Amino acid sequence: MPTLCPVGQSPPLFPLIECLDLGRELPPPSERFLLSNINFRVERGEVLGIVGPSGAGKSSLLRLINRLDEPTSGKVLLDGADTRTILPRELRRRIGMVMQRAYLFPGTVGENIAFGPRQHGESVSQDQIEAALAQVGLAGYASRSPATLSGGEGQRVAITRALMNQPEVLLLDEPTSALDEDAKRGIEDLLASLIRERGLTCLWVTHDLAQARAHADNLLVIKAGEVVAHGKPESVLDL
Ligand SMILES: Nc1ncnc2c1ncn2[C@@H]1O[C@H](COP(=O)(O)OP(=O)(O)OP(=O)(O)O)[C@@H](O)[C@H]1O
Repeated sequence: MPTLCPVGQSPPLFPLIECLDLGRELPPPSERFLLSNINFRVERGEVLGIVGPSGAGKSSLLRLINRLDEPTSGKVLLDGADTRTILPRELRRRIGMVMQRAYLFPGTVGENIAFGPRQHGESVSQDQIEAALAQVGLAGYASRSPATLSGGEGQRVAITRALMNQPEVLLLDEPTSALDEDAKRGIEDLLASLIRERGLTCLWVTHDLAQARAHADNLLVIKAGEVVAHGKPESVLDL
């Protein structure tokens, strides 16, 4: 989807995410390149699907983008700024992440959801928590323990928790791959409606090419740590 610009406003100067010659080499004795020469950009409101064989480096790429790992070459720009110049806590607020499985903290579902904003000194009312849960089909779940949730419910909480910070970018690392078919469809539909309603910018790693084709504006194909194709799903997948 192209970046939309309201009439009378200048278009943004920078892509929201840009990777420039990004790479990561493991330290000795391995010295193996997990990723090398990665170059791509993601515009506001774009969903970039990241696909490729197991072990290609897809998760490693997401980890470099939000600085869970550090690059050994190149850089990641967030709205034109090198992410190394952004305080980690600020970066976590601006870039949300949902993993394969929901890693929820002990406590209640409500406390998990309020965690991000409270970290930044913002108060979150019970009504806000209830409203956020209702939007993902979990009305009445605020006082539940995460241990009592199904896999699909846990992912709904993880998605809500990530979105409570109103991140500029959402990283999705195979968010449906640990779920059964029904739960998978539910989470995929939820993500699709959140993307549509909120215009989210996403980098969505998936093994599932049908999922990639259905939800991504563009695809990045990674093999053995390198980008081998980048473009519209129909052109990339029909190669
Ligand atoms: N910290 C690390 N130390 C050693 N090897 C690592 C490290 N992190 C990742 N790897 C290796 O790098 C390669 C890429 O891993 P990564 O998880 O990024 O792949 P992937 O494309 O996401 O795979 P999958 O689709 O199976 O999740 C793998 O061979 C993995 O074992």
